[in-house]
Amino acid sequence: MKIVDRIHQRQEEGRPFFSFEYFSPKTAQGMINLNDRIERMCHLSPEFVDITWGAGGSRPAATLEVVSNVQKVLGVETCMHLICTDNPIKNIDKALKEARACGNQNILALRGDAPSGQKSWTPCKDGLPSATALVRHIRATHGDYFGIGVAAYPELHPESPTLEHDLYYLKQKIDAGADFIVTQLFFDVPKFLDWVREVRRYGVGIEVPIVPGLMPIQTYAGFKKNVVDAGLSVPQWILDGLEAVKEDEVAVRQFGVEVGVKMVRELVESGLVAGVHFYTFNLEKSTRLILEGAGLVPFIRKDKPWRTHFLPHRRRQEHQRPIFWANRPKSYISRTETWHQFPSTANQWQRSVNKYGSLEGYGVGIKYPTAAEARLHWSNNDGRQPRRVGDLSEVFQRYWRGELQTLPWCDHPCGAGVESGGEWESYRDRLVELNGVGCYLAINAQPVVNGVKSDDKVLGWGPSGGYVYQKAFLEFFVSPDQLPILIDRLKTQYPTYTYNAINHSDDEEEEEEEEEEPNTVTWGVFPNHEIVQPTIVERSSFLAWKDEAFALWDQWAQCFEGGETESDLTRKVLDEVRGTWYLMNIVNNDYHEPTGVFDLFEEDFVRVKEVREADAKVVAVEASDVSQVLEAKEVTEVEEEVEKATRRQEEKDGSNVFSNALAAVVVAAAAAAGGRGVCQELVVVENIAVAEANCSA
Ligand SMILES: Cc1cc2nc3c(=O)[nH]c(=O)nc-3n(C[C@H](O)[C@H](O)[C@H](O)COP(=O)(O)OP(=O)(O)OC[C@H]3O[C@@H](n4cnc5c(N)ncnc54)[C@H](O)[C@@H]3O)c2cc1C
Repeated sequence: MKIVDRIHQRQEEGRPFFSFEYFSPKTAQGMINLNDRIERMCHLSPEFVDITWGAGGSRPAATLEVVSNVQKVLGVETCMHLICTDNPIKNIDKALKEARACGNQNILALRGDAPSGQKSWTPCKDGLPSATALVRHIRATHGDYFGIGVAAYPELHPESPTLEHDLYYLKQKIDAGADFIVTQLFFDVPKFLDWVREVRRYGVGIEVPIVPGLMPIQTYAGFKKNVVDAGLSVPQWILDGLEAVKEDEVAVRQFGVEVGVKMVRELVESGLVAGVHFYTFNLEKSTRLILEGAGLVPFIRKDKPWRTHFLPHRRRQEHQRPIFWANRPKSYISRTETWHQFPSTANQWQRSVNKYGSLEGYGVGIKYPTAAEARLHWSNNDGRQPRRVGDLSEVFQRYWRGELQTLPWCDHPCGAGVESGGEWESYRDRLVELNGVGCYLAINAQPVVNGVKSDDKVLGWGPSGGYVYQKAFLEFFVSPDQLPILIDRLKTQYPTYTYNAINHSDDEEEEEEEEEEPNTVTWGVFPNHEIVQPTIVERSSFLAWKDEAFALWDQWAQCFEGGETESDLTRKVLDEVRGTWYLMNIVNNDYHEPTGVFDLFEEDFVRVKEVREADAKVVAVEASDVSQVLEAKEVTEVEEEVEKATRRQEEKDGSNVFSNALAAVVVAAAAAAGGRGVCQELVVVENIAVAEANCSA
């Protein structure tokens, strides 16, 4: 949709709009961070998002990538900046074509600054001479398809000798076909409002919407460079306020928020503008606080439990999605990009399954662009790479605890896409516990919801006045030893649960009665509407998802180059899970049960607790006795100490937890260190007999 139409809509509703500008990142990691940030900020419901075009033609691909992600995956309207500097017409045409292909319908047409190293601006070979020429070119080549914005300068463009000169060329841009104006940043609101009145009075008048650009003050140095040194007018109260707190970064930001809130209020109350545009400088907090402070963040109803995507247009007819990609929406959109019809019946789903896009490309892409970044991210608390299943449990626990932003199967922080705060908090603890058992690794979960009002700010979605529901769902990898135990439990004790389980080589553990129909796991009942069923568990889609889910283990393993022992160990454990574990999903169809699916694992939780208590006993033994062993200078002395410690332990509680196996490891450690062993770490696993000793000789 064109931005100008959106602005008019908001004006008719009497609701001020707001929008955000981001600059395109230079590195792949920067891209990931920015996309995450934009996604978070899009929950505030901006009217549109601008992406700058790097001067000097640098990394136009980055601009297009952000545009594509925001437009296609987040479903938020974008405005792509396009400049003439160092940008021959053929590149401009290519960029317009690509922007159009990813659904973008708005361009901010700019001349750009002089190429670096040059004092004055000159067009490049086969390029365009001004923003006006660019607007004309876009209209000539794409007709009315694009909404076009242009820049304006409330305190004059630095090259303009007079206001008259500036307004003359601004009017030319509008006459060439631009339909809205975005202004350079400013801090003097009365001066800005005078300028708006001048623009409206100019010639036969410039009627298009004017969008004021605001820059939240983040740091004193940044303010000085971008505002004071640039010669912009700043009211004295802002200069005084900043001077008083300039040594204190936090106080500067707080003051910046106060300034922003006051400016937004004055602008909105003036009635001369319909909303505000934030130069976010890719930062999040201040913009959010200003919007909240000014009372501009609206409660936007969600259309579906998942984010609706507007483009391509046929996606508007998408009413149902399998839950499996809930944490990898980008992959789902990419793998269904060519679908002309979105299924909503069992038959349609079964037919569509063959059409899931191949796993090439994003389908199996893990989020981290380089192996080193992936390794750094998916590590244990102390930065160690996983070398055994217990380490993997720790990585997964870190994710569900909220300490890791992603997992290969989850593009977002846990609970982020769900927008359901409280609901998630209670679920999160149980998920951490589940991943701590050692034979389950969870990748997707949905708590139970039994009839919450569709107007609920956290859980609600769909039309007003209805009720929404969801069944508890859990998806995880499970070890081959544990699977039969779990299935036995499901069959004998949990009649309301349904499940699917399959391993890498397609050996399925099927339910007695195979499900044909998709199982609806979220639904809503609304006045004057049919029941809406937007999220399903569906077997044929599960089979398509399963290939992706197992391939992601491969992708993770590929981050570890061969040759190094440490890397080999990590690859080995990742390969082992991929090759032998099962991918399983479970739905508890009784949506009245507040515990969701976790009753099924209660026995496991109890067992883990018992083991931990026994471990704690062993640890107590270590604390009191092992230290004496480690003090020993000679191997014989070590042996004596071990024996003494064992006897003391037996006398104390009759146990032999200070077992021979453990003693042997301690002795070996001391011996390896030439009789003066320093045991740095002694970890007792699963109660007895397995111990690791790190020795330094
Ligand atoms: C909202 C906004 C977003 C921006 N985003 C980017 C970005 O993404 N990337 C980037 O590199 N830069 C960006 N810029 C900076 C912008 O490119 C520079 O300010 C540039 O110097 C002017 O661009 P313009 O589109 O306003 O140019 P123009 O409208 O072409 O005007 C430039 C100057 O030339 C004068 N002029 C125009 N036509 C003529 C003519 N025929 N004869 C004589 N004088 C003329 C104008 O009065 C003005 O002084 C942005 C600026 C703003 C305000």
